[in-house]
Amino acid sequence: MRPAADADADAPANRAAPPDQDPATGPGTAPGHAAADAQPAPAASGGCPHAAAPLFHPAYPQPRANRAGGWRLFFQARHSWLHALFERSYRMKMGEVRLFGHPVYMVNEPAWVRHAMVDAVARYPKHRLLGRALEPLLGRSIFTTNGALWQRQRRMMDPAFAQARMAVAFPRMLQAGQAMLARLQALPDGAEPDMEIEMTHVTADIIFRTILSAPMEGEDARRIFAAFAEFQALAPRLTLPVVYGLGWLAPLIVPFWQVRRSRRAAAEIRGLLGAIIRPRYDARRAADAAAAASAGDTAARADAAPRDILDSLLDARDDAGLPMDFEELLDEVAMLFLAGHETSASALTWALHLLANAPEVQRRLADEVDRVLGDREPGPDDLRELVFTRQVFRETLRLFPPVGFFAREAAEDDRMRDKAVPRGATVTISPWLIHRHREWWSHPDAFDPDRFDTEAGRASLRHAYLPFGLGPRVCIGANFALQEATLLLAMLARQHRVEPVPGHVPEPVGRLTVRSANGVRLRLWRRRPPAAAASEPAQSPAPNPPSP
Ligand code: HEM
Repeated sequence: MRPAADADADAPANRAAPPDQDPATGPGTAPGHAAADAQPAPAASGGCPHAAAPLFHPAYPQPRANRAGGWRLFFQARHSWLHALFERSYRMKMGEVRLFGHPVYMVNEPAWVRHAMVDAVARYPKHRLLGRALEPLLGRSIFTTNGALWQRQRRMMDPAFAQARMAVAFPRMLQAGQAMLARLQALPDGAEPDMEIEMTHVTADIIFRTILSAPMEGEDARRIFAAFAEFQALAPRLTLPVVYGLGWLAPLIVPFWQVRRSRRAAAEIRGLLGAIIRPRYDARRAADAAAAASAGDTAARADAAPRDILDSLLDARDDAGLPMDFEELLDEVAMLFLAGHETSASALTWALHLLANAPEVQRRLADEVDRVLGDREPGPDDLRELVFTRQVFRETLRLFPPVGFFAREAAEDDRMRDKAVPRGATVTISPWLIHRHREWWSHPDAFDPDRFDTEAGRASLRHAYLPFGLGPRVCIGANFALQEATLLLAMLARQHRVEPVPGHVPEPVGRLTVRSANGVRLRLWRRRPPAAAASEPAQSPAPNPPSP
């Protein structure tokens, strides 16, 4: 269940906690936020060679001392599910609350996480309400379906993300990275752009180029982006009833005019994407029909290797030899657009925030990039050499896992730990909490990419780290995301240095992914003269898309 490119990046949460973990490191005391100031690494960090340097502790919402009551919790979670967490959430092994009478469980203990996501996965399908909330945009795509339909979809989509396909994706990622550098180079030295917007733009551009072989430019792309931002802004409210497991809450949370706006945005995205993929769908099916008529076998169609992900999806056949119909294809393309850029944009933005506030880590990353790349453009083989860069990203995914919680629904009665879990209960598993759990991790709130060099850090990585999920539903794009992030971080570090903007402290909020309520503005300095920068000036930089 691991992405092959980075075998231990999504190591299963399958072991009991090592007994020698640090005692709890309490969250900080800044009003409204956990500690944002640098603190020394705890002595028990397992002999980390760089432990002498002070570690950065990024701010995050101060957990409440006690759990709020149903309605209060509900209003907090409406703003951000991160803001509804309380102190014990970071220490407990399993929590149980009744929200308006409905049982909701929060599973934090690795062995039971594995139970729900791997060993007894059929007992914990994805929550029905998640599918319902996202259906206007994603239809019945792989992200939300269960059972035989999901199995069919997964079998048909896996080949598009196989290792060999990553080599095809690489040059497109590089082009999008060059276009990003061209946009950044156009800014004056010392500018303070919102990197959330920049990272959203470049990751959406990568998805466009790798799925559709087209850059994220032009009027259609701009409209897709704007409609997506609208859908995204309303999505947390649409998906909140999932946390509560109660469909009847939806009308209380989302007024009908917001539902309408969100449906309109979803319809616009699907209309625009549909118009882009329709000609290729029709052409391929016509070619299939011609091949079948001449050879009597569609599989015998002599065709070039797929040039992009859409080609792979058009090639895909289920066990009965049937291809996706147009609606199915559109569902999956819309889903890949959402899952494929929103998550990566979130992670890359937080990586830059962490680097800006940990100058020594940033210097070491830049040194590694200079040593490996020199003045060359990166190639696919270079990524393997960028070991520290990958560790920085891995640690970013620990502190800021873009998908902060998973929602499942008990399909039958079960027991977990000492609790009876009745059929129909909501079961949530939160990488955010597990990655910052006081018992599973040493100095859990600190940014410490070197932690993975220690025995304790590696043990925690193996049993309490799941940014890409776990088991059969593990992220299909994990390799894609790791390749993309390593490449973009290297390209950025080669050209630029980032610094925090004084007085600006990003405020993490739990929405569709973990984002910042007030953006992530960073001061950007050039490390090289502009002439040595991007080598893809042929395409004029597109205007920045709106922030999601
Ligand atoms: C840093 C980036 C990413 C992170 C952290 C991430 C995280 C995740 C997680 C946690 C899941 C499982 C959710 C659950 O079990 O409820 C998931 C599923 C999925 N992800 Fe990603 N993802 C990332 C990037 C991508 C990319 C780039 C793509 C595609 C281009 C992608 C496509 C998918 C798909 C299709 C699924 C559903 C798989 C299934 O249910 O069989 N993701 N992702």
